[in-house]
Amino acid sequence: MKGAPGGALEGLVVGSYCHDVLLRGGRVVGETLGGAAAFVSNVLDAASPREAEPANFVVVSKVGADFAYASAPAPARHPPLLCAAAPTTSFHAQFSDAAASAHAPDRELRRVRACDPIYPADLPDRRFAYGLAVGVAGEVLPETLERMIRLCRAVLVDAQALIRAFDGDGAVRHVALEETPYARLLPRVAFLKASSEEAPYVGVETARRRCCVIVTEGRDGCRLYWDGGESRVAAFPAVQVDPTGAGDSFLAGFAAGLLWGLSATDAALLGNFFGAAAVSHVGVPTFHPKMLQVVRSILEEKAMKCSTPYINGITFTFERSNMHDELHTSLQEAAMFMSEKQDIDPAKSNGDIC
Ligand SMILES: Nc1ncnc2c1ncn2[C@@H]1O[C@H](COP(=O)(O)OP(=O)(O)OP(=O)(O)O)[C@@H](O)[C@H]1O
Ligand SMILES: O[C@H]1[C@H](O)[C@@H](O)[C@H](O)[C@@H](O)[C@H]1O
Repeated sequence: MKGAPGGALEGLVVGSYCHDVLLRGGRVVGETLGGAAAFVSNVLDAASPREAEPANFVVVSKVGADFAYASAPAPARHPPLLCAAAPTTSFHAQFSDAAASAHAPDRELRRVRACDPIYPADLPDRRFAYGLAVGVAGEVLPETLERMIRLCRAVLVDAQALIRAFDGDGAVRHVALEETPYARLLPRVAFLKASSEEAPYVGVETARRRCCVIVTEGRDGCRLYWDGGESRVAAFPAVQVDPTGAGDSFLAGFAAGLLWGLSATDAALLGNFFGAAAVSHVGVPTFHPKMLQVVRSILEEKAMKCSTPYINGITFTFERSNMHDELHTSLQEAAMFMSEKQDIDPAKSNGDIC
C-alpha cells in the first residue's frame, strides 16, 4: 500500500452510535449496539492497511447519558460525544416472519428516540485523507456534510444519511435526494452508496453523472455506476441471521479496499465480503482472528500488484482489474470463517433474527 504524501491515511467517520431493538411478532428478540458508526468502525479497525493502524480514523458520533455500550469495542476505541440532555438514538426493527427476498425490505424500522444532530463545529479542525458520512437518523446535517467535503480529500456517503425522513410515530420513509439540500453537494462526493430499496430515491441515472453510485443488492452483491461505465460484483455466500449493518459494513469494507489501493470494482469485493460477514452475526460482529489474518495476507499480496493509488479524491480507477476473479476466489477461502463466532445473548435472542 502506498502512503499518502506527507502523512497517514487518517479517516473521519461521521454518524452516531445507537441502540437497536430487534422485534419479531411484537416480541423483543435482541437488543444490540447499532448505528452505522459502530459497524463502520468495526470493519475499518479490522481491515485497514497497516499504514493506517492503529485505528487511524476519528469517529464523530453523539449519544446520550443513557448510552448502554460505552465499553463495547468500537465505542471504547472511538468514543462518542456525550449530549447531556438528549437521549441516545434508538431504533426498533420489526422483522416479519415471511422470508425476505433479496430486494424487499427485510424489516420495518422505527426511530423511537433521536439524539442531537452533528454540527459542523463538532468536526475536528484538520485535514483527512477520507471521510465517511454514515448517519442513520438525519444527524448528518447538509452543512456538516459540506464541511466534511472541505476537510477530506475523498468523501464516501451512505444514502441513508441523506434521504431518511421520519413519520410522527418514527417510521422511516425515504424522500427523493434531488429534493434535499444534499443534492447540490453530490458533484463533490466521491462515492454514494444506496441499497436497492433506496436506489429509486437516489435517482441512479442522474447521480452517476455527478459521482460514482454503488447499489447494494443483498445476497446478489452490488453494482457500480459511474459516468461512462458500470460493473457488477458478485456476493459471498452467507447464512443470514441478522441483516442489520450489512450496508454499513459494506461501505467500510469498500473504503478499506480503496485504502489498500484496489480499483473501485475490486474494492467492492471487500465491501461484499464484510457485508456478508455482517449478516452472519447478530449486531456488530466480532470477526474470527483467523479470517482477518487470511484477508490481510490476501490483500498484502494483491496490494503489491496494484498500480492504482490510495484514496486521494482525484484519481480513482473504477473498472475491475485483471486480478478481480482471483481476489474473489481467494476471499472465498477467508469467508469460510465468517460464521465461526456469533455474539448472541441467549437470554434475548433465538440466534436467528430473520
Ligand atoms: N444474505 C446475504 N448473503 C451474502 N451477502 C449479503 C447478504 N445480505 C447482504 N449481503 C452483502 O451486504 C451488502 C449490503 O447488503 P444490503 O444490500 O442488504 O444493504 P442494506 O439494505 O443497506 O443493509 P442494512 O440496511 O441491513 O444495513 C450486499 O451488497 C452484499 O454484499
Ligand atoms: O444499527 C442500524 C444500522 O446502522 C443500519 O444501517 C441502520 O439502517 C439502522 O437505522 C440502525 O439502527
